[in-house]
Amino acid sequence: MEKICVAVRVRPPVSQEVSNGLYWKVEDNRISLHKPLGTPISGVSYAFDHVFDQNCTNAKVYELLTKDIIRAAVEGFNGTAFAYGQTSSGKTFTMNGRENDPGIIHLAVKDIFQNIQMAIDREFLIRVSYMEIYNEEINDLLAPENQKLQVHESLERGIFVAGLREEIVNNTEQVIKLIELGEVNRHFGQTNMNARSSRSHTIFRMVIESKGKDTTSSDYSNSDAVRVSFLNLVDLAGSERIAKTGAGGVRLKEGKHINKSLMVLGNVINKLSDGSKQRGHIPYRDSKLTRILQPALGGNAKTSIICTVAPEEIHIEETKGTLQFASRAKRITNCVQVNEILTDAALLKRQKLEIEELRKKLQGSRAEVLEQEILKLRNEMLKYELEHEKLAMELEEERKSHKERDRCIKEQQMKIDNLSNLVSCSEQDRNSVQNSNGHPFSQRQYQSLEIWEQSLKEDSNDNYSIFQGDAFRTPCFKAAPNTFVAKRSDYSMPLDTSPIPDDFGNVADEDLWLRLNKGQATDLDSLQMTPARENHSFPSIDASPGYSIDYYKEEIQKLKQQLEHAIKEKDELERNNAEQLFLNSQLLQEISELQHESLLIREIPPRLCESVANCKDIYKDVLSMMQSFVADEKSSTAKLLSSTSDIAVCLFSTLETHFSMDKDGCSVLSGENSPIQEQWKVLVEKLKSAATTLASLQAPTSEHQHLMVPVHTSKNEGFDFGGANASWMEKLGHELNAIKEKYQILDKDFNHNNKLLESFKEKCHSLERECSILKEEKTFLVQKLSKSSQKLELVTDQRDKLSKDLSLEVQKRKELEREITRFSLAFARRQKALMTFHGECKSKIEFLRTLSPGSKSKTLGY
Ligand SMILES: Nc1ncnc2c1ncn2[C@@H]1O[C@H](COP(=O)(O)OP(=O)(O)OP(=O)(O)O)[C@@H](O)[C@H]1O
Repeated sequence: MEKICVAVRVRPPVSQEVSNGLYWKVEDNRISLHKPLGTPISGVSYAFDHVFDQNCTNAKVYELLTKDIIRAAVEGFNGTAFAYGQTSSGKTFTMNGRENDPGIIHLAVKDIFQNIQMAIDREFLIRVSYMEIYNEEINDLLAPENQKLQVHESLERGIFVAGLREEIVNNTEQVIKLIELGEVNRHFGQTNMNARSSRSHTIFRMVIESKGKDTTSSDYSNSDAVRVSFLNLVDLAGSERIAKTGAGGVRLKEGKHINKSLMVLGNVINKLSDGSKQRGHIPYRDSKLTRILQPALGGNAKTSIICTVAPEEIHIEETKGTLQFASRAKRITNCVQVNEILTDAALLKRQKLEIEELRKKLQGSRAEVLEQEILKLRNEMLKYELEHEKLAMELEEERKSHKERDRCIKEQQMKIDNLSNLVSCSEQDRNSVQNSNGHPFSQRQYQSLEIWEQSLKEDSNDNYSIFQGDAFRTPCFKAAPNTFVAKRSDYSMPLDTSPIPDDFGNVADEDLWLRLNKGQATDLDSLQMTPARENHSFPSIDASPGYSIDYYKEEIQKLKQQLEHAIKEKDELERNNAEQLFLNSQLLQEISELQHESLLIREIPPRLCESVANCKDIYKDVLSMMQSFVADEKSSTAKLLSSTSDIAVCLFSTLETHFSMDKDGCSVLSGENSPIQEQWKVLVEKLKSAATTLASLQAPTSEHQHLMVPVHTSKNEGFDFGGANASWMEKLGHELNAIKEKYQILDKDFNHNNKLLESFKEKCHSLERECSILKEEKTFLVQKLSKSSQKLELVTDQRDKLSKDLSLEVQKRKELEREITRFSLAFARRQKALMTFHGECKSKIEFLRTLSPGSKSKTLGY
């Protein structure tokens, strides 16, 4: 199995856009989104096999991403490279390149012919085709008259496009000319995003057939086999937002088809990235593109995807979409095998050689033949004796290892039980963790995991070691069975004299062994694609998936790392939590203080209301008294008093409303220059002038000569009285002074309240700020919590998977045991047959020895 290789390429910016300063940063094989001051935005960072920045050349992309695929294609492996991305992100630039920077297709073609020249022991036949999928119809780009071609599938050819022209080519130049011809017929169009936008998906295909040159070789197993590989180089049309491309009419129709087929491609990738177990039906048939690319997506092909992205801020959403597509594609695995076809000629040749060998045996003198036969039989006998001893030893060892395995399986069973307990506990704890502190594992679970890992380690050192030097390994190990099979196949050659019983052949049979060995298993997809072909694993890749102890160790290591990471996160969360609690307690304290203050403040307005009412009463008394001094109602003094009265009424009503509003909690805070204060000042001034006027009017003449008007003195800020009827005047003066004092008190209260309200307001603001900070922190913490619970789920899933794998492993072991039993039976039978054969040989030799040379042929009856 082999993962798809996925790379991302960022093209240089093409427009001077209006930006907020967000930008994509490329570091090694990672691409991440950053804020203007360089802070990375969390959750928008992706890693791939390669990430190419805007300065990267096509040659470098080819070297790192496609060169291996091309080499493998020449060796007989299917290969596919395709470019995926938003419109105008640089797909065509990457695949086709430009004059001074040739693209992947040109570089690949050149490389193929260079590789062919180096493979001197093989001869090649190369065929080239070039097609496009335009509005969900397949057109031949090398023969424009071939339109609306159909996709078919047959046992012989696998999935193929019927009626597509294939040109046989011998060199790079021929291919380049064909590509140029195809480019002329390709659909391009102008959009707002790209002056030359590809309106179709194009597939440039090379079929590489090769055969060994040495046809006289006696190794008739492979020399005549023909290798056929398909290389697809695909330039997809770009996904586009109709609003951005400004597409209408034909372009709109094209855009819809493009988006639809890319959506199907995305669905296929999604399904494939789910992993083989959950994957279910893969909707390859939903579009022509996915149907044609089927072998490249989860099938028999080495595949690489280059995802191109635009760096501009306006394309951030599209770029994120492409990166998510790439991330999913990274999870896909393909099963790559070389495609070989055993031709009729090769089979014929094999049979001819066998007949030739038999004929040779019949030729020559009979005596010589007999001598040779005796020698051969002796050698074989010795060989069988040796083999016999070795097998007896192996059987003994096998019995021992069998016992050992029994023990291991029991232990494994116990561990699986432990694991299931662990997983169910983890599930419970996770629920409780989500309610409390975000801890992904309890201490107990962690310890269980440690114990489990430790015991697996011990297993790997002790128990599993018996498999390592053992010829009967589990199907995960390949080396020994191959040598074993090779040894067996020697014996099966001279069929007429073979001592091996028929039913033993079932056990040592190569096919059966291959079936037992996962690494050599034939892939069903490839059977459909290449009938009557022998499939061999790609040599550089270990095809056995992880049921070995190393696999479990690796998995445990990963789990442990995740666990440590989760614990770190949990610690951090706990720290944050403690800080939050501290902040919370502080806040609570401040809030209670503020509540106390606000209670006090709330008491002020009613008190003020009362004061205002008192003042109003006093004022009314004073005014009526003043008015009583004025004889003429039309005099200026009377007018002054009445206007004063108006202002006072107005002032008192304003004050009443103001304080009653305060009382209701909807106060509008007054400043130094509030209208109330202004009115108050005016009133005071008017009262003073009225008093002065009255004094000046009353003092010399009036009917109220006995009255002395209070005079404002700068000394004591009060009023002075003199003259007759002093006691009454004194009383009046006292009252006026009392009013003045009350006014001053009120004024002070008023100012004090204003200050209190101001500070209250400030505190409110700071509380609001703190609240919003707390809210942000809370959201951040909630996000973190949900992330770590997701991780926990992942870890639990992985553990489930592991336990499933373990149970699979146990099943496999059981199967292996059954095989061993069968083998032991077969071995016993074989031993018996060997003994018989041994006896026969001995008697034959004895018999031959007793014969005199003259009577040999007669006695033997030849
Ligand atoms: N790596 C690069 N270096 C320089 N120029 C580039 C690069 N990638 C793309 N461009 C330029 O950007 C423009 C758009 O590129 P291109 O046509 O390859 O995009 P596309 O993804 O194929 O678009 P569409 O899907 O619409 O066909 C072209 O002018 C191309 O020359």
